[in-house]
Formats: sequence, C-alpha cells, structure tokens
Amino acid sequence: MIPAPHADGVTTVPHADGVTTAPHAASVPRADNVTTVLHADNVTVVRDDRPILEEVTLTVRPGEHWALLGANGAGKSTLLSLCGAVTHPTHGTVEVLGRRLGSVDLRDLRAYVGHVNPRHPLRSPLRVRDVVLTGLTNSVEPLPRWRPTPEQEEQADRLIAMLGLAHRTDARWPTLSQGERGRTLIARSLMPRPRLVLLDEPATGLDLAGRERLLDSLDTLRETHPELATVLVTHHLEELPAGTTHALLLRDGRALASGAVDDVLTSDQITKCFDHPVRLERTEGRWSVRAARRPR
Ligand SMILES: Nc1ncnc2c1ncn2[C@@H]1O[C@H](COP(=O)(O)OP(=O)(O)OP(=O)(O)O)[C@@H](O)[C@H]1O
Repeated sequence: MIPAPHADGVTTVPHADGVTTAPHAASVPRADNVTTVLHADNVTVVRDDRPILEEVTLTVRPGEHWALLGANGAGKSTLLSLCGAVTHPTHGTVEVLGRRLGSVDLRDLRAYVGHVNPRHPLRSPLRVRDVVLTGLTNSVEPLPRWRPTPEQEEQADRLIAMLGLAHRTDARWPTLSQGERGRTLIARSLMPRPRLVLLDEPATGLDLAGRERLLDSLDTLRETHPELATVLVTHHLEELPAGTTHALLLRDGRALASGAVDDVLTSDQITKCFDHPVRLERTEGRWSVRAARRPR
C-alpha cells in the first residue's frame, strides 16, 4: 500500500480555490519530449535504522509496463511510493519526468502519476462518473467549489466506456462490485492524462471474472494510450496482464533481477525470489505458476 500523503486523501490540490488542478505546464516536459518517465537510481530507504530497500535501480520509459514482484515485506510498496513521489529515498535519487525528487514541488510531479489503490478510502455514495472526476482534483471526495467542464465530463464518460462501465455510469460506489470499483479507479487515474500509472495489487479480492475483466481493461489501455507507462505490484504471476513488458524481482529489499519480462520471469528466478521451488509457464501471453515437484 502506498501511504496516503494526507489523512483526507487529498494528494494534489495545487490551487487553494480548487478550481483547477492542472500542474504548472512549464515545469514538466511535454509527452513527446519524454524519453524516461521514471528513473530511480541506486535507491536505499532506511526505516527504524533498518534498510527496507537497498540500492535498487529502476528505469521506466514511455509505453513500458513493469511488474514489481516479491514476497511479503520485500519492499514493493516502498518502491512504488518512491515512483509516485510520495516518499523520498534515504540514499540515491528518483527522477519523475526528468525532475528530481527534492528539487521540485512534489505536487507538480504527482499530478503526472496516476495511482490505482484498491483500498480507495471513499466513504460517501458517489456515482461512478463523480468518482472518476475526482481524478482531476486528486481528492477522494469532490472539492466543494470545483465543477467539471463539459469537456471533462465527456472525457470521464469516454474513459468509463473504455473500461466497460458505460452501463454503470450512474451507479453508486457502495453498490459496485470489487471489480467495477477497480475499473472505476483506473478511469479515475487516467483523468489528468498521467504519463505513469501505478497499480498496487489491483486484482486483490477479485473473483475470476473480475480479475479477467480488469486484465482485459489494462490490455485495452495499452492500445488506447500507447505512450502511457505502468508499474504494477503483485505477488501473483497469474495477475499479470499479457502486455507486461518488464519485470523487477525484489527480495529482502534488493533487486534480484530486472529487465525484459521474458528474461526475468523464469522458473529459477521466481524460485529464488519467493524462496520456494516453482515451475513457471507462459501460455498465450499469460503466466501460471505451480510448486515444482521434487523427484521421488
Ligand atoms: N514506515 C515504516 N517503518 C518501518 N518499517 C517499515 C515501514 N514501511 C515498511 N516497513 C517495513 O519494510 C518492509 C518492506 O515493506 P513493504 O510494504 O515495502 O513490502 P511489500 O513488498 O510491499 O510487502 P507486502 O507484499 O506484504 O505488501 C517490511 O518489513 C515492512 O514492515
């Protein structure tokens, strides 16, 4: 879980009047100039005098779709929070869109990074369209004086349709299935036209059909937003979309392997990563894993 920067869930509200949350255009390069979306260089994070992430390097380019894999406590969420400009490294540097954490206003950068957090802390019975529109204010609840433009409403409806939720546009949050919530949150994350979307265990709690719809949606996203980069955290290889291009395996806070997905996701590496003998197979783009039988 990425920690919420503020208890009210508001992560980016650059203007006090809440009328617009567009980041400062001059401070971040245009999409067509971006060659590296994210570069974490040799990052270490120390908490309670203990390194929980050590000397990890990750470079994400436009159109790349990374999987961050590792056992419980391996450091995945800590790395994801660095990617989202939510926390700073203790050592090393993180650049988001060429801007180094520590040298620019984090709020400017966060507006270019969408987060999909399945534990979205929404309490009120907002309709799907209103939840999606909160992606523009980067707030959990709609800001009191903020109103979307007709173009923004149209964009929300387009994204809702793209995620297969057109028939649920007016449904209220408490009535949505877990899978529908997940897809609503993906649409929400896309509203500010981010360059990078971070997905923190997006398939958690989904049944088989819900998971497959979610993965379909992520594959559709790759076609409709070819420049977008994603970083997806999971423990389960079955939850990786077929369009995953790269993977980073974390073990005890260190990178065990990193690079093109077919080089990294091998039975040997996954066995080392999870400290358990497994056999990994890839069929029609998707992965499945099972315990390796020891010879009798
Ligand atoms: N603020 C903190 N203070 C102290 N220890 C922390 C803090 N945040 C995380 N940790 C510890 O750092 C380690 C890595 O945590 P992290 O949440 O990044 O792992 P993870 O791979 O995401 O785990 P999981 O799969 O269980 O979500 C864990 O041992 C965790 O207890």
